[in-house]
Amino acid sequence: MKLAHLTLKNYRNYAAVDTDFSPHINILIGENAQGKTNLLEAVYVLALARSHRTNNDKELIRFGSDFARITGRVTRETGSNQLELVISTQGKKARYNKLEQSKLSTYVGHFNVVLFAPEDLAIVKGSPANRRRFIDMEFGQMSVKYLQTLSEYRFALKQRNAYLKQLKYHQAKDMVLLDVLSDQLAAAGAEIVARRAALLKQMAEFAAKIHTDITKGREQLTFQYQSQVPQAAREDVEQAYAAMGELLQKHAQRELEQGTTLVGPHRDDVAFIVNGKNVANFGSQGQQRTTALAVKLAEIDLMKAQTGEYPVLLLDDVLSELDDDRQTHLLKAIQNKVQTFLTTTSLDGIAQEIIDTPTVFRVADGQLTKQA
Ligand SMILES: Nc1ncnc2c1ncn2[C@@H]1O[C@H](COP(=O)(O)OP(=O)(O)OP(=O)(O)O)[C@@H](O)[C@H]1O
Repeated sequence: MKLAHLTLKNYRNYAAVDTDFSPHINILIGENAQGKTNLLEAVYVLALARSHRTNNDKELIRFGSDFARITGRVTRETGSNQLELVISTQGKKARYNKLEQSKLSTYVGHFNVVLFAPEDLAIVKGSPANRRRFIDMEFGQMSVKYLQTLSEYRFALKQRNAYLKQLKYHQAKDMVLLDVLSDQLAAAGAEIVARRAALLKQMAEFAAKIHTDITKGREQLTFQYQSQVPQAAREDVEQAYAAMGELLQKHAQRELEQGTTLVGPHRDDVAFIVNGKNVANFGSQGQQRTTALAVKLAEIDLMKAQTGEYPVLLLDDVLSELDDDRQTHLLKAIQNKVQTFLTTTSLDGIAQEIIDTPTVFRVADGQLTKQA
């Protein structure tokens, strides 16, 4: 899958962009604060209909404008499609081949990207919420069903929490309604757990291989999916549903006392284990970086396995942070098959193999210029 063409209108510090891209490596070079990350972000937003940097879409609109528009032509083996996202003060509109999509879940997934930015270290080092967000963003791109179930789950959770609060403060008494809400939570929750278990297992296999390669066999990476649903019940939706039901019963009293839902995949986590130890707690900075890189590269393989096509890779200012070995590995992984966009302030310290063939764009003050 490739982004062949991009048009921007009033996106962040870009008044207008209209450009073709190379199907191989595109380097965006420029001083600080010129718009390199903004451009990668625009590509990410085109794919996922949300930014990785902010939850407030209005920030994406150029200062002084009332809307921002991103339009892209994406080529796949099956042909070429147009995606368009318009963000205004009223909200956002997503169009796929000019047809407006009433739900974002039918828009997301037509264009797959993997972004690797310095803040991705948080996937390894940060809180469980960071990892859940990462999992949901990535798996959501691969499956509309996952996204839909996630939104059902969130809705059920919100309703159930509100009702538990009413019960706690004696504003409600009807336990039958709680049972109905619990059942909805268990049904959606079981599907999420089963999907996460299956995809994490597959991703772990890819990541383990990549990690062994990068560390030349010195380190082994495994994933540990941490869910309240017992391991044996995770991969089968029916069993996970039964397990969710049992867990809800077991925690019923505490949930009523606390007025909140204590059971379910909104409390899941995944631990990355290197040579038997959780790398978040015991890994060196270098081991944490290698793990983050292996996880991100595994995502590329997982997307290919799930969707049949390689995603587009967005590397935001990460290359210069990688030593030669890790750069070489990255190169090997993307060579000729994955369209890549990378930002940098300088070509110094970037492996010669990357600089030899790329298409270079200079970014200065919200202007994108292709170098001859
Ligand atoms: N909504 C907006 N409208 C206009 N300009 C904006 C908007 N949001 C951000 N900017 C500007 O974009 C610039 C930052 O661009 P960006 O984050 O892409 O920098 P960069 O080139 O990646 O720099 P660095 O190398 O420091 O990461 C800042 O000057 C900021 O003021």
